[in-house]
Formats: sequence, structure tokens, C-alpha cells
Amino acid sequence: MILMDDIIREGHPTLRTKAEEVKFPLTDEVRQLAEDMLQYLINSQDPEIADKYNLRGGIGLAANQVNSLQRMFALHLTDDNGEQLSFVAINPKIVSHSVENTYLPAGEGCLSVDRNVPGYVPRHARVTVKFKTIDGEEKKMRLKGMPAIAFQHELDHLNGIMFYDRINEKNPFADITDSTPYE
Ligand SMILES: Cc1nc(NNC(=O)[C@H](CC2CCCC2)CN(O)CO)c(F)c(N2CCN3CCOC[C@@H]3C2)n1
Ligand code: NI
Repeated sequence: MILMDDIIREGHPTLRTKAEEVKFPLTDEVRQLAEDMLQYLINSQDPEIADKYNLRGGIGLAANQVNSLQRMFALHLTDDNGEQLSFVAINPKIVSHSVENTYLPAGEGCLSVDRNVPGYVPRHARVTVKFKTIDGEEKKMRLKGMPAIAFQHELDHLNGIMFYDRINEKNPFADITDSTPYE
């Protein structure tokens, strides 16, 4: 079971290291880690379990955050239509994206960042993504809203990018041109 102590924090070099393509077939170790990452998100969204183990709520978790340099992350969230998205994206890619940007008006946070970093984080409003599932199945999805934002936040982690790298330093709340806030 992944606990907060397993999640590395800012300053740990792995957060700034590019993760490597995952080889198929998955080793038992990689498969187990993928499953544990998804389970962390499910646990963190269960009030009783989150309270019992002092877990910070999460809708996404990238391998770098548990000190692994495998190109994979877990997502567990409900989209705007109430659809449950719950999967591990392995060797994820954005194959195309909208010109339009979006951002969370409340800004973003990160389980690896123990402080508030205010400011808008510009993200593509819509993305077409490809990835493999734990079973090696090729998936292609079009995402918008929170799923799109979360996918980009996690893919950034696999490339050593933190959400605050994208905040306008001069004016963190600068209106992001051609952007629509995700509300
Ligand atoms: C938006 C949100 N971010 C939460 N945390 N941060 C994260 O997930 C970070 C990743 C997110 C930051 C912005 C986009 C991706 C983790 N990141 O560092 C991984 O790289 C939440 F916990 C959360 N929700 C709303 C839904 N709720 C359902 C019931 O259970 C509680 C849950 C709380 N929404
Ligand atoms: Ni994060």
C-alpha cells in the first residue's frame, strides 16, 4: 500500500528526471507498482481510509512521485458527464491538442509539493492521447475538462516538469490569452 511517506517531495532529484519507456511484457514489479498507484488514488478518495492513513486526496499520481522512472501514471476521477475514469496510462503521448487553453481558476497543487503555489497553470483545453493499459492494450482517447488537465499534469511529471514551472512568473494570474477557465 502506498502511503504519504512513499511520495517524494520537491528537492528530490527524481522529480526533475525524465522517466523511461516501459517495456512490455511488464515485470511483476512494474505491474504491482502500477496497481498500487491506482489503489493510492482510490484510497485517498475514501474518507475513512484517507483519514485512517492520513492520505492527501489525489486524482492523479505519476511514477516519479514514488521514486520510479517508469513512464506511467494513474488517474482516478469522475469527468464532467459523471463518467468514472480509472486507469494507469503507460507510455502516454499527446498526439494532438486544441489551440484553446484552459486552467483551473483555483490553480493546481501537487502531492509532491508541501506548499501552496498560487497562479494559473495554462493547459491545452482538449487533448487526443494514446497510451497502453496494464494489459498492454493500446488506448486512444479525446479528453477535455479535468481529465485533460490531470493528464497533462501527470505527463509533465514523467518529463520532470512541475506545475509551477508553467505559472507566469511576472504575473501568476495573468489572463491566459485564448483561454477558458475550467469551472
Ligand atoms: C483537482 C484535484 N486535485 C486533487 N489533489 N491533487 C491531485 O490530484 C494532484 C494532481 C491534480 C492537480 C491538478 C490536476 C491534477 C496530484 N498530483 O501531484 C499528481 O501528480 C484532488 F484531491 C481533487 N479532488 C476532487 C475530487 N474528489 C473526489 C472525492 O475524493 C477527493 C477528491 C479530491 N481534485
Ligand atoms: Ni503532481
